[in-house]
Amino acid sequence: MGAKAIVDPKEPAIFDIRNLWAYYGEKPAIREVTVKIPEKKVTAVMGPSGCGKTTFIRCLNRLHELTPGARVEGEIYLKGENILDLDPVLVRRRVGMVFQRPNPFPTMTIYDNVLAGYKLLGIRLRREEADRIVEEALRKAALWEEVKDSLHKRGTYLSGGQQQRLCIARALAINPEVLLMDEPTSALDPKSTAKIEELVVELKRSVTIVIVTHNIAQAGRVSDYTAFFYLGELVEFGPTSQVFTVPRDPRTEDFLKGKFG
Ligand SMILES: Nc1ncnc2c1ncn2[C@@H]1O[C@H](COP(=O)(O)OP(=O)(O)OP(=O)(O)O)[C@@H](O)[C@H]1O
Repeated sequence: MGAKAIVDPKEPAIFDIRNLWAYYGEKPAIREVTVKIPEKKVTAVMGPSGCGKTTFIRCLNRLHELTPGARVEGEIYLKGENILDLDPVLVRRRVGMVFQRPNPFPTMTIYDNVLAGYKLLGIRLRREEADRIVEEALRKAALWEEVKDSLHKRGTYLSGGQQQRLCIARALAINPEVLLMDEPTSALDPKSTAKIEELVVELKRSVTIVIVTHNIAQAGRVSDYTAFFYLGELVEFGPTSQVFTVPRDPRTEDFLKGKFG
């Protein structure tokens, strides 16, 4: 194993990850990852298919361990607290997630979808407070103007791109510190993709974003930092401008040139 090209961010780190290993049964999918993720920045997670991108971000909100036979070793400090020692439900409240395919709850209205996190946590809200949270979250997700007159229609009545923004609103409604996004535009058309990309850049004022993407151009457009994985190892981490123009690891360079397909 050669020296890894890991550059510490100059900004304060929200996650300080040390010697992280993630397994499916006996097979490691993430190997000895040590990295700091900067706060209120967008970090893109890239690498060839099957290199562990999804597994890595699922470790950051304790979803990985929900897969039967899966386990995690190492330390993942979120603002100084090792999340592996915390209640997973509280971790997921602080670290929200948006998935590849928009997955609003099909039987719920737009309004109730936004508040679903509170329902799951058993938190009851007064009507005015609920209204305020719904409006704020939909505004943050750049969806308010499009849905303010149809809040009591089902979430599935929206277009794919709108449904994905609804899922972002649902994740933001509980005020997470970090938003994990797993290829959030892979199921969307170019116009909806552009909207989500704009939103990602806007959101980093208030939340740290870690986004898995296959799309090199997208990572270039939205991210401040890039983490490049190869066969479960983090082989390079640094400012996107540097990783894209002068990659330090030949495997990153090959990937950026399209050699891995
Ligand atoms: N539920 C599972 N059980 C067993 N192995 C798994 C499981 N999920 C993923 N893996 C394996 O772990 C490795 C990493 O997978 P992961 O999905 O994290 O990669 P990825 O980089 O996100 O891939 P892709 O770009 O194709 O989505 C792969 O070898 C994959 O086959």
